[in-house]
Amino acid sequence: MIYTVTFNPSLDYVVQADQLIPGEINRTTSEHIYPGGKGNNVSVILSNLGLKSKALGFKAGFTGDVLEKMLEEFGCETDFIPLKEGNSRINVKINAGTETEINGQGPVITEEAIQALYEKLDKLEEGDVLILAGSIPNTLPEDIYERILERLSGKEIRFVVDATKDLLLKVMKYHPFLIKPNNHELGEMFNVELERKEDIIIYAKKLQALGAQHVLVSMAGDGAILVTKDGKVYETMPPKGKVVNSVGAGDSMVAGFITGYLNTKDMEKAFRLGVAAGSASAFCSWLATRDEIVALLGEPAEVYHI
Ligand SMILES: Nc1ncnc2c1ncn2[C@@H]1O[C@H](COP(=O)(O)OP(=O)(O)OP(=O)(O)O)[C@@H](O)[C@H]1O
Ligand SMILES: O=P(O)(O)OC[C@@]1(O)O[C@H](CO)[C@@H](O)[C@@H]1O
Repeated sequence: MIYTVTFNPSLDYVVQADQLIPGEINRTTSEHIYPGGKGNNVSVILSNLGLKSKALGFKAGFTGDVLEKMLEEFGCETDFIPLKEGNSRINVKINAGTETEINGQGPVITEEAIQALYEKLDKLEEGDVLILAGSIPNTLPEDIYERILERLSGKEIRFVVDATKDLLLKVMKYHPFLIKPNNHELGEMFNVELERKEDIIIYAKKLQALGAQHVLVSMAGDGAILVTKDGKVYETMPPKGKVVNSVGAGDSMVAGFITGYLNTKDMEKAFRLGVAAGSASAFCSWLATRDEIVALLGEPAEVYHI
């Protein structure tokens, strides 16, 4: 089974507007509400590509109920822990020529709720895939991902971690199967600016030296680079298209990669499906459908068993 964990899920309020002027009343041209949070987005794309997963995490208040219901309508199984106080956050995404995001703080996660999550995670078995993605509210310790991996490290579970800075650095010693920083996040971890592909490969390898198995570095419109455990490097530019809303492109890439890997066990195919899924989501108003992803593959869907 594939499990995703989102500590701080959201409802994403995605609006299009002709312009955004600070300090003025701005009017939208369209608006939509979607279930959000990085792990949840991964679950949605996995479902679109035909893989079952269970979305874990915390939900609170009426927004939590709505996001859970919406995820289920999108075909995702959920098993969220209800928090007694607060509301799951509403993150605002404004597409007005440029993309502006306002992400909420989210509810306080109690020690009791964390223990409840641990109990669910303790049931994972050999062969399962655990995808930890997204930020954690600042009321939680920065080593929470590390604690989870430490707890599960004796089992043959594939860990996928999409997080930033310390959250990510601290899990390297548990040999995550896949990590997916973007080039800015990779640079931040080492206090450098990374734009050149040669440098990105050098720093991806540094993360491998710290313990990561496969490192997938996304570079938005400049494509992606994969450095595999056995030292192979794949790089590609993304397919061409018009960006509508790139929120969730990285999560789609993770889901596409994992689907490609689990279906074919071929790293290059996993990489290609990851890039197609990321770009397909960037080119549509929310997360891409299977058909939108297949349209960018340039190969028959059967090659990827999707
Ligand atoms: N402007 C774009 N044009 C084409 N493809 C894109 C664009 N932006 C993103 N993508 C695709 O999605 C992948 C992931 O994008 P990106 O690097 O922005 O991830 P990210 O920073 O993790 O995004 P997010 O946190 O918003 O999900 C890219 O490698 C690329 O394949
Ligand atoms: O605040 P975080 O956890 O870093 O990011 C949350 C978020 O921006 O990430 C997803 C896109 O990747 C959105 O669905 C969601 O609103």
